[in-house]
Amino acid sequence: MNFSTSYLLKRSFDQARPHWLYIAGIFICNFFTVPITLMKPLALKILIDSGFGAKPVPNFITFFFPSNYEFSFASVIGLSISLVIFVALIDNIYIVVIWLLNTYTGERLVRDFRLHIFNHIQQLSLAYHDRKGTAESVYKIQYDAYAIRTLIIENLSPILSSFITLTGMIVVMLNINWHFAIIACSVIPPMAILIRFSSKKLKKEWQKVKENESNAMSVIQEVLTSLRVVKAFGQENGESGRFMSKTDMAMKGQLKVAWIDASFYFCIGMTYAIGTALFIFLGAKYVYSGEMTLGELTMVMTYLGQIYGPLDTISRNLNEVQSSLVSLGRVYSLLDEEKEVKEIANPVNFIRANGLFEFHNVSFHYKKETSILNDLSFKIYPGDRVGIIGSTGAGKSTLISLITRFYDPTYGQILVDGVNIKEYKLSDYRKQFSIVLQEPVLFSTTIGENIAYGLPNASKAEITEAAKMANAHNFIINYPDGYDTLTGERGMNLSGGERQRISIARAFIKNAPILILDEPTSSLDVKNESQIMEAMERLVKGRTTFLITHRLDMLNSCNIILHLEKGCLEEIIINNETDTIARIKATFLSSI
Ligand SMILES: Nc1ncnc2c1ncn2[C@@H]1O[C@H](COP(=O)(O)OP(=O)(O)OP(=O)(O)O)[C@@H](O)[C@H]1O
Repeated sequence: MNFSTSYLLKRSFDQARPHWLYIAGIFICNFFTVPITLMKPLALKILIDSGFGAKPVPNFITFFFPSNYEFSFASVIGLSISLVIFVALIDNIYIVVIWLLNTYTGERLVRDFRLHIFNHIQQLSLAYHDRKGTAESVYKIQYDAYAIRTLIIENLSPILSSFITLTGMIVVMLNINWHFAIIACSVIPPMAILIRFSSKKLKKEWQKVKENESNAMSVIQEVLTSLRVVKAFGQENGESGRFMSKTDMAMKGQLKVAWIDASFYFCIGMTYAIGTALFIFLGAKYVYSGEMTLGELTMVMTYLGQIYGPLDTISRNLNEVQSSLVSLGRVYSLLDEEKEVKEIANPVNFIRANGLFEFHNVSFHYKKETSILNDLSFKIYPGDRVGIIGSTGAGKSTLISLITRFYDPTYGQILVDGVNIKEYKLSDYRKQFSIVLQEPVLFSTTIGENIAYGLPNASKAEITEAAKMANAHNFIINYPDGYDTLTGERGMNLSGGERQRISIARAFIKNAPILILDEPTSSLDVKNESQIMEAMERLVKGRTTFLITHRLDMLNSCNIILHLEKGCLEEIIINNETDTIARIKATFLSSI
C-alpha cells in the first residue's frame, strides 16, 4: 500500500498520542538546546574581546557583579573558565535528562505499538496467516514497529530542536551582520533540493530492502521450525544457499541506500564548504577594514558551525525519516488488514452450547477458482459422536475449520443451537470447543501451565485431576520436577505420546461441550495408543464430538459418519444398522 508522507506522519502521531505528555517533555527539553548552544562561544568571545582586547564585559554578565567591580585581565580569564565549566555542566545535565527521557518514552512507545500490532495479528483470520506466513508478521512486530520510536524521538525531535537552534542562530547572526546571515542561509535552497531528490530514491530502495530482509527471515523461521526434516534430508547447505540468496538481495539494496546517502552527504558537504569559504572571505574583509573585531569574527565563525550543525542534523534526519516511514507504512498496511471472520455489531452471548449443529447448503473456497466444500447440508444432535472420513484433500480439516469458525462459509449457513454462528460473540463461541490435534501443540513453559492453558486460573488439584483423567499423571510425577517440568520449545522435551496426553488433559480441564479430535492417535505407538484411547473415551462422554480419523475401531464408537469426497458429502452413515461397520469398511477402504 502506498501511503503519503503526511498521512504516515499524522497516523504515527495519532498512535503516539497516549504518550503525548512525555513527547511534549522531550520537545520542550529540546528548546533548552538553543540557549545552551548560544552560550558555548561566549567564553571565547569574552576572552578575546575583553581579555586581550579593550571591549567591556557584556552587560548580562556585569549584572551579577557589584556595580563598581573592575574586570582585570586575570578576572576575565577566570570568568571565561567559569563560563566554560558552567555551560558544560548545564549541557551535560541536559544530555543525561534528555537521554533518559528519550529512552523511557521511546521504549514505552515501541512496547505499546508492538502490543497493538500483536493483538491485531492475533485477531486476523487464519486466511491472512495462510497467505502471508508468519515471518513477515514477526519482522513487522520486531523491526518495523521500532520505527515509531526512530521517527518521533530520534528523527522528528532533533529536527524540531535543530530548527529552533537554527532560527536562534540566524537571528543572532542578523544582529551581528546581515551579510553573514544571508551567506549562511544561502545553503538552504540547494540543500532542500538535494533532500527532496534523495529521499524519493531512498523511499523506493528502503521498501525493497525491508521486503528482502523479511524474506530472509522467513527462511530462518522455516528452517528452524523444521530442523529435523532439514537434517534428515541433509539440506543444511541448500538452506544456507537459500538464505544467502535472500540476504544477498537485501545487502545489494543496502548498498544502493548507502550509495544514495553517500552521494547526498558529499553534495551537502561541498555546499557547506562553499558557504564557509564565502564566510572566511567576507570575514577577512571586514576585520581588515575594521568593521568587525577579531572576537566577533571568531564568534561568527563558531556560529556558522552551529548553523551548519543543525542544518546537517535536519538534512540527515529527513533522509533517515524515509526508512522509518517505509517501516511504518508496512505496519499500517498490516493494521488495515480486515478481519475476514468478523463479529457482528451486537453479538449474542453464548454461555454453554447444547451441541445441536445444522449445516444448510454450506460451500467454501480458499481461492475463488477452487471450490473446497460444496453444498453441505446435515444435522448433528447434542451428544452425537460424528466421524468424518474421506480421502486425502477431501475437505475434512476444512469442515472442522468452518465448525470452529476459523473461516466463514462462502455460501450457506451453520447454526448451533438454532442460531447462526456468525451471531455469537466470537470469544464465547470459541470457548465451546476443545481441540486435540494429530500434532499436539505445547508452549515452552511447564507441564502444569500447559494443562491449565484452557483454564488459566485452574488450581493445582484441578490440574492434577485433569492429568489423571488423561492418563498423564503417572508419567508427569516420574519427572523430578513433576508438574513444573519445562516442556521445551513446542514441547520438544517430551515424547509424542506424552505431549498428546497433556493436550487431552488440557481438553479435560477446559470442559468444553464440543470436542474436535483431528487424527489424535495417528502418530502414536501401540502402548501409548491404548492409554490415550482410554483417556479419550472418558473425554468424549457427554460431549458432541467431531472426529477425523482413518481408524476403523475409533469410527466404531461414532453414531454418525460423514463421508466427504472432493468437498461433497458422499454419504451420511447412521451407525445403528446391523451392517454399518461392514459398510464403513467398504466406504473407507474405497476412499483411501
Ligand atoms: N489454507 C489453505 N489455502 C488454500 N487451500 C487450502 C488451504 N488449506 C487446505 N487447502 C486445500 O483444500 C483442500 C482440502 O484440504 P483439507 O486439509 O481440508 O483436506 P483433508 O480432507 O483434511 O486432507 P487430509 O486427510 O490429507 O488432511 C486441499 O485440496 C487443500 O490443498
